[in-house]
Amino acid sequence: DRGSVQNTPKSYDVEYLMPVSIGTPSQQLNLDLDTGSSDLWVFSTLLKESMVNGQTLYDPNASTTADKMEGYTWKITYGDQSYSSGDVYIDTVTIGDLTVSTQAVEAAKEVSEEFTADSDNDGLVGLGFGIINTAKPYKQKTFFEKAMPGLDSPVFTADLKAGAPGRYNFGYIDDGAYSGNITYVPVNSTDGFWRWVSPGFQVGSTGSFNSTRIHGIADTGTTLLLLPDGVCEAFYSQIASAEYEPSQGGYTFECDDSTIPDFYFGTGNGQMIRIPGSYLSYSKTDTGSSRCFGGMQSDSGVGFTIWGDIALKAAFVVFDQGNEQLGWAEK
Ligand SMILES: N[C@H]1[C@H](O)[C@@H](Sc2ccccc2)[C@@H]2OC[C@H]1O2
Repeated sequence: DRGSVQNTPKSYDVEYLMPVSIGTPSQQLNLDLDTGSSDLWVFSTLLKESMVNGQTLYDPNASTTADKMEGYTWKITYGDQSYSSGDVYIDTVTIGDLTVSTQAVEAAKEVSEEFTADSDNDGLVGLGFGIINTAKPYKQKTFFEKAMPGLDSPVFTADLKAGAPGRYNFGYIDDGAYSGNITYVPVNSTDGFWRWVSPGFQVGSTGSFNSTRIHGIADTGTTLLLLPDGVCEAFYSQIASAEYEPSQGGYTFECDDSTIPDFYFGTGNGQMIRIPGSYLSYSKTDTGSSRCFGGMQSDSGVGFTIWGDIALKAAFVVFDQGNEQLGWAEK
């Protein structure tokens, strides 16, 4: 079996949403595929009105295939301190013509203000590893783990684009979606993340390669690229107007600074992925400001490197759960 669904970026590529059908008759919600967590949760009719702001609500009572898991609850807190919690139902879920008939659908009864404010986002599909699913008394499998046994190949792929729709594919690799070869690197799933080691980085096409191992996770749900301080300093030292501005919470530079270099990260076997300098200018710091917030920021607040959308949209990425490895290719 296999599936394929379009993903669509919100403004500034802050997040990527995909249509998901839940229940019978089907209820279509726009969800954020998040390889940095492992709960499939949705805005639901169980929420207080004050927590809803335009989102589409899953109504388990309107689904003839929904079964409430009595006594089960879930509660998740994300890296950015946003959170959500609620009850657990089993229902049918279809993403890109791929159906899981008995998926744990976590219906929200409470969401933090960041989710309420994000009116286009109806919830998350966590495609990390099920070991970190938050359902109690027993954790639940991710959508991919439920689908995997029936797939042609135990992989899903992420093809995120800058300011344009891309695709998530399940169960196969579209050889037309990338150029050159796919370099595979081992994944350590102990903490439930797609954690891998980059052999190093290079700033600019004429820069030297810095062989320094960077331990981090591939996270489709994180917008920016969060790297060790030393790597950030090496990058921003090449931008004439760059400064670290604590008041803005990170590195900024003049939006019209023409010296923003490309950033390359190693994936193994001598392969590097090139992130164009244009991807590394995120947004104006304030309306009317001449300064822009960098797409690369320090990972010191998080404790480990996060290869978020700014890095992922420069590549075709294979999340190979069957072999616990990540595949990277240029495109
Ligand atoms: N894996 C990521 C996750 O998807 C988001 S949750 C989220 C919060 C508000 C709006 C949209 C999504 C959060 O930021 C980084 C890390 O935690």
